Amino acid sequence: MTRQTAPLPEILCIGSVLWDIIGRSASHMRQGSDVPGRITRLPGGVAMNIAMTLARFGMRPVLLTAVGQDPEGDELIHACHELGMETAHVYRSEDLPTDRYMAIEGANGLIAAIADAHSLEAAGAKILRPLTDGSLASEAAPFEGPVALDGNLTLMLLEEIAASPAFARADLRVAPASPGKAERLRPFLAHGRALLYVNLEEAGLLCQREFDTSEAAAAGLIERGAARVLVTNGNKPACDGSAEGLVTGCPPEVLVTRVTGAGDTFMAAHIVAEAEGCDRQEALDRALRAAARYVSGETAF
Ligand SMILES: Nc1ncnc2c1ncn2[C@@H]1O[C@H](COP(=O)(O)OP(=O)(O)OP(=O)(O)O)[C@@H](O)[C@H]1O
Ligand SMILES: O=c1[nH]cc([C@@H]2O[C@H](CO)[C@@H](O)[C@H]2O)c(=O)[nH]1
Repeated sequence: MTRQTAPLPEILCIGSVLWDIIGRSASHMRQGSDVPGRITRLPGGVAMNIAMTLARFGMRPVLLTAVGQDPEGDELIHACHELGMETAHVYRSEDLPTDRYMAIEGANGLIAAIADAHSLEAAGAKILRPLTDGSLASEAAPFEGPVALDGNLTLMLLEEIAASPAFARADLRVAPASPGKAERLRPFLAHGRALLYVNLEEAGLLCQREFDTSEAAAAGLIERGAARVLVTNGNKPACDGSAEGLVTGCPPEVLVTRVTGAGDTFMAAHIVAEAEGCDRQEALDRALRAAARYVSGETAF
């Protein structure tokens, strides 16, 4: 007898999909250091990192991004496909190179990083064509499922998305790409429907003030017009804020072995928990546990 399996729930992941080039050294580093170490290349970009975690947690991420038709682009598309992502709707540019991110990490943490997402920025609204040309959705039948959107897109395109009928029925969940790009998410404050995932620092940048707790940050963002926000704060309590009130949860205590990626893991686990029908408190607690397990070095949901 063949067993019928339910199709995996689909989620659009919109934003950066690029190659991360990471140089790591066991030495303490400072400006001008020239030290022995390892240099690796792996798929990265915020949208890709979220998609990878969503795929691990049992969803089917559909990527909307720009990738070059260069050999680096072919290899990246192949890697994404192998990781369980739908790549058929990716905009493959003939003339733009595949984007790259480069970071240097020493024993004393991240020394510096440069995100070259120029091709994504130059491609602009072309990456969104499948939402209007009928391949994923159309003007008459806009996309109605979940969307994870990253803040690597230009402010102009993010403003367009916030106002676009193509996203009017979507369950829009937005994450900043880096603290440096946090302010690009401002169009989603007045948006009325989007859910923002931010850490305490990013919440402060969006509200142009400092917050001491995730509760204060969530309340501040709601006051500024956000419909719903999830504010994390490392090992301290995180908060889910909306007009209905604030829900707080505390991450379990763990021994930290890695931190980069904690926010993406939190967001993906939270989306999956809500897709499975968890209420606000349960979804927050599950996401906090998943992200804490991630920073401890374990990865299971
Ligand atoms: N030291 C820690 N102990 C336990 N859980 C942690 C710790 N650091 C992070 N986490 C988990 O990860 C979640 C997100 O962490 P954080 O607020 O640092 O996000 P972030 O700054 O966006 O992360 P990153 O940018 O490093 O991916 C926390 O809410 C928590 O569940
Ligand atoms: O501006 C950006 N900075 C960093 C990232 C990505 O985040 C990860 C590091 O925090 C890494 O995968 C990088 O590509 C990005 O997409 N845009």
